[in-house]
Parts: sequence; structure tokens; C-alpha cells
Amino acid sequence: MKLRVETSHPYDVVIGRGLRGQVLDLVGPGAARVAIIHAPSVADRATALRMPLADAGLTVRVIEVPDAEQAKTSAVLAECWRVLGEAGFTRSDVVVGLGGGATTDLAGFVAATWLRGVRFVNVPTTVLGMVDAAVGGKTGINTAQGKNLVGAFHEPAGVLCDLDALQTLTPREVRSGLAEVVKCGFIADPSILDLVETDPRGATDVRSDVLADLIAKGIAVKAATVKGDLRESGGAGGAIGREALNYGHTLGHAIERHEGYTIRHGEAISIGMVFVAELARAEGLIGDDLVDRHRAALELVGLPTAYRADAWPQLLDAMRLDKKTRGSTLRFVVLDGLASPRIVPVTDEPLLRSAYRAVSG
Ligand SMILES: NC(=O)c1ccc[n+]([C@@H]2O[C@H](COP(=O)([O-])OP(=O)(O)OC[C@H]3O[C@@H](n4cnc5c(N)ncnc54)[C@H](O)[C@@H]3O)[C@@H](O)[C@H]2O)c1
Ligand SMILES: O=C(O)C(=O)C[C@@H](O)[C@H](O)[C@H](O)COP(=O)(O)O
Ligand SMILES: [Zn+2]
Repeated sequence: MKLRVETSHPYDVVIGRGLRGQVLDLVGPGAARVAIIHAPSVADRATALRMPLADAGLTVRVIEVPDAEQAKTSAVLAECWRVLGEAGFTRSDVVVGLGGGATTDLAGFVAATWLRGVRFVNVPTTVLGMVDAAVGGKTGINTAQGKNLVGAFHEPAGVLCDLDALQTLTPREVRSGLAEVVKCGFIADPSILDLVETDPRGATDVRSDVLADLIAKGIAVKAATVKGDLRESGGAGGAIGREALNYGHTLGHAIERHEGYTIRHGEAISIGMVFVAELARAEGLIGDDLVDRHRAALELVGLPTAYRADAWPQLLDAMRLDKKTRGSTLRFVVLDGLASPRIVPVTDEPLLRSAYRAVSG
């Protein structure tokens, strides 16, 4: 199946099984060189992906980068630039990002910055990467001060989601990816929540059609959300636009940093979503049922919904550097009903503290 992302540079997200051979179509004609940037956990997939490209006469560089968030550093970025430079990589050549969201975020940023922008194709190998990170053109790295603080909007030329790749994922990584899927349920498509609540076992089973359906539904939400607001500057007529996809991320990113990136991204945003649900309740925007539904849906698929009480001062500090912050005003994505996201600026620190108290176990 193919989902078209209708931005100013439209591209396809191809979803299915046994798709490796299709990478050549997404790379497209005109390239002489391809660089496959991959995580160590998918080294065998990099070798397999190389074959159809090399068979077509392309010169292929395979660049293995450190695992997970350790790839999202300026040192790794510079190392990738070095390899591309030595390979004589030109503007008609193509970067392929193969791995989870951390790897595709890095690979996309390499492509965005090399020669001020070359074509790139994402081949995500995690649930999270397929449903979220590989689609939409947010690329970047972390800095010592926080998550994704340096980056660029640079859209992929295509995304290849081979569901077979998920078979080697740990259950923890599958659950982490489901957090972004559940997010799509709360901000846009409640049928996702119905599916997860009806069949949580299917939702967490990489061989199940339920998970495949959930991934397709999540990608559809992401594609529809980014199409009108690629650069996160707001949707038409003052609509929230792309910032909706940041639901749960303000606190979530702060928790990731606080944990030295040992917690999974989806785990942190799971806690972050319950926090903003509590904040929305405190603001009188949603009732108890919708807050309870957050905890229930996330816990049903084994995600955490609470974090340490003593971390609050550091988390509040980290949230000040969130990209949604304007001046000294923190801004949060909240719901004012199911599938109705909006932004609220919050200057009342005791209100934030009390919402946090409700998620600190
Ligand atoms: N750009 C975006 O729009 C966007 C959206 C969501 C998340 N993100 C970013 O994505 C990252 C999270 O993505 P993630 O959860 O995929 O993390 P990840 O890239 O760290 O991958 C998680 C782990 O799974 C391993 N792995 C990957 N594929 C595997 C496979 N097929 N089999 C076995 N192991 C495999 C990785 O090596 C890693 O250890 C974060 O950095 C987050 O900020 C970006
Ligand atoms: O695509 C988006 O827009 C998102 O916000 C998706 C998020 O799931 C993702 O984690 C993203 O990387 C967060 O972006 P950031 O700008 O808050 O770093
Ligand atoms: Zn995310």
C-alpha cells in the first residue's frame, strides 16, 4: 500500500512486507552514488539493501553510526560529512537512512546540510520510525542542553516501511512506538484508540494485522497533519497545524534528557501525554473520563504513566528550551476534547506543578 504525503514536494510512504527491492524506485534516476546511514542493530539489512542498488550500477557507501541517541550528535554528523566528502558526493546523489527514528533524524540532517541539501530516502525499521520519525521532514540532532535543538525541515523523497523489519524489535521498542500511535488517536483519529483498547495483544504483536493497521492509521494522521504546515508555523486560519504532533513532548523531551536518553522516546512521551491531560483537566478543558482514558490506553500496552516527583525543578528548566516556548512563556499542546488539540500558553507555575504532582508516583 502507498500513502501520498501531499506537501509542496509530494512523496510516497510505501507500507508492506518484503519491500527491500523497491528502494531503487525511491532513490530514483540520476544518482551515481548512494550513502546508506544505518544503526548497528540493522547491519544485515544494510547489506541486503545495498544489493539492489549496487546491482543497478550505483556506488554505495555504507556508514554505520552509533546506536540510538548516540547517533544524534555533532561529532557523528561531522563524521558523515567526512565520508560524503571523501566519496565525492554531489547534489544528484542520495542519502538513505536505515534504522529507528534516531538514525533517520541524523541521516535526514546529513542530507539537509550536505551541499545545502541532497535527496534522501528513509527506510525506518522501528514502529516509531515508521509511524512518525521517517515521515514529515523534521531532521536533527541533540545538544548538551536538550533534545532536537539543532535541525532542519528537509523532506524525504520517499519512505519505505517494510513491516518484516519489525520482527527483530524488542517488545519494549514496539511499546515505545505505540505511544506515538496512541498520540495520533488522541489528537486526530479516535478509531486508533478503539483498536488498541479492543485488542492490546494484537497491537503489540509484530506479526499481527492489528499492528499493521495501526501503523497505517498513524502514518495517515502524520501525513495529513504535516501537509498544511511543514515548517510548524501554524495551520490555515489560525489552526494548530503541526504543533499538534508535539502532544506529550514538552515534558517528554525533558524526561528523556533527565534520564540521559536511557528511557525510550515513546515511554517519555507517554508520561508527557498524561501530564498534559492532567493540565487540560485543571484548565477545565476536559473531564475525568478523557484523562482516565489516557492512563488506561497507555497502560494497556505496557507504557509508563508516572515519573519521579523529585525531578520537577530540572524538568521545568529543560521545558523552557522547548521549541514551542516563546520568550519566558511555556506553551503546551492540550486537548479541549477528543481529537481536538489546541495550544495553551501557561505562565502559572503552581498550576504546572500541580499537574505534575498527578503524574509523579
Ligand atoms: N523526526 C521526527 O518527526 C520524529 C518523530 C518521532 C521521533 N523522532 C525521534 O526518533 C527517535 C526515536 O525513534 P526510535 O524509537 O525508533 O529510536 P531508535 O532509533 O533509538 O531505535 C530504537 C532501538 O531499536 C533498535 N532497532 C532499530 N531497528 C531495529 C530492528 N529492526 N530490530 C532490532 N532493533 C532495532 C535501534 O538500534 C535502537 O537501539 C528519537 O530520537 C526521537 O526524537 C523523530
Ligand atoms: O513531526 C512533528 O512535528 C512532531 O512533533 C513529531 C514528534 O513525535 C517528534 O518526536 C519530533 O521530533 C518532535 O519535534 P521537536 O521539534 O519537538 O523536537
Ligand atoms: Zn515523538
